[in-house]
Amino acid sequence: MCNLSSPHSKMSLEKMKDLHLGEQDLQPETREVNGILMSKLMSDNWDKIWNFQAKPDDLLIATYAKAGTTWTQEIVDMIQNDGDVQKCQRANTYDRHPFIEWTLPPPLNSGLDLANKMPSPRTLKTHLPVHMLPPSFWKENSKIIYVARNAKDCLVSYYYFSRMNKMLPDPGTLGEYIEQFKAGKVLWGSWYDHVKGWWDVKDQHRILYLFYEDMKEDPKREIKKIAKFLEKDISEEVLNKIIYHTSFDVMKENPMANYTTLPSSIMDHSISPFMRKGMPGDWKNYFTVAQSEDFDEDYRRKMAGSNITFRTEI
Ligand SMILES: Nc1ncnc2c1ncn2[C@@H]1O[C@H](COP(=O)(O)O)[C@@H](OP(=O)(O)O)[C@H]1O
Ligand SMILES: O=[N+]([O-])c1ccc(OS(=O)(=O)O)cc1
Repeated sequence: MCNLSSPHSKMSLEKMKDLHLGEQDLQPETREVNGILMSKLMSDNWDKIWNFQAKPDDLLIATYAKAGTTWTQEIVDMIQNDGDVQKCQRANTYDRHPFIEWTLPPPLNSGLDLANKMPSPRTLKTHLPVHMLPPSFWKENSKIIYVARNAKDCLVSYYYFSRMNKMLPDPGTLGEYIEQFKAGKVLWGSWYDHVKGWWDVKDQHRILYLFYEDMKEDPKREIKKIAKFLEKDISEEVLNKIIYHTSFDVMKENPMANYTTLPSSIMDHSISPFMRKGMPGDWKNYFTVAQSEDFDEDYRRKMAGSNITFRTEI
């Protein structure tokens, strides 16, 4: 993991507090790139992101924000390390798996810096919609795991995350946020276009398309699917270890997976913990009946013509 050992080395994210940045420095100005809302820092860095050089042995974990990225990262890391928990504790989630488009003010490490420094084989993370993925991933035929989660749970999770993460725009009230989400005016754009866009290309590339609700319903089945996709044989014993180590309750207590090593000026877990509920159907505790009906009507319009189906509870 990166540290401050040399004056030229870039800093890891958890060192941000040492820069004495105030909240106003973190709360991002936003800007659209190809109609997709991004932080200004990401949009300024867009040419470099677009030209990122993927490699054939890269594995990319692609998701819409809050769809279960971190969970999938932990499962993948455990599979790749044959269930060795110690090895998976080597660094924070965000240093183990560079988040390619995530751009921070220098001297902090941006996702591209981390990715370019990382020896192969690399596992990378992105929230980019399919048409914005750097083309080298297609050219190099890198494997991609896409995870989708139902819109209402994604929305509630994203809302609480936007409240606690000072690097994301202030979401306002839940009612206001529902409108922003429906309009796709949140970072990384429209949930509807994201899940449909990746769904439409899944059979044309090496893409494993998974659902959060399936992972929750039967983690063993879904972990086996991931292992098969990664061409890894895992014993029943290792499989059970992975199920345990990547369960919500265990990950919630794992500082290398729960983002608690970041200063509270970045993520304030007292507002809402990163590992919040992990429960399909939790949206029912937040949407009013009227909000839900209105959301569903708009949803049907936006998803018409797609054969993708989601479960909003299990
Ligand atoms: N092991 C696990 N099992 C189930 N859900 C998990 C999980 N680890 C993280 N999550 C949930 O995944 C969401 C975060 O997604 P991401 O990693 O893409 O940002 C949060 O959802 P909630 O806010 O609904 O609890 C978080 O609690
Ligand atoms: O660690 N970060 O910089 C970070 C982590 C998560 C994140 O958002 S998320 O949608 O990927 O959870 C944004 C920034």
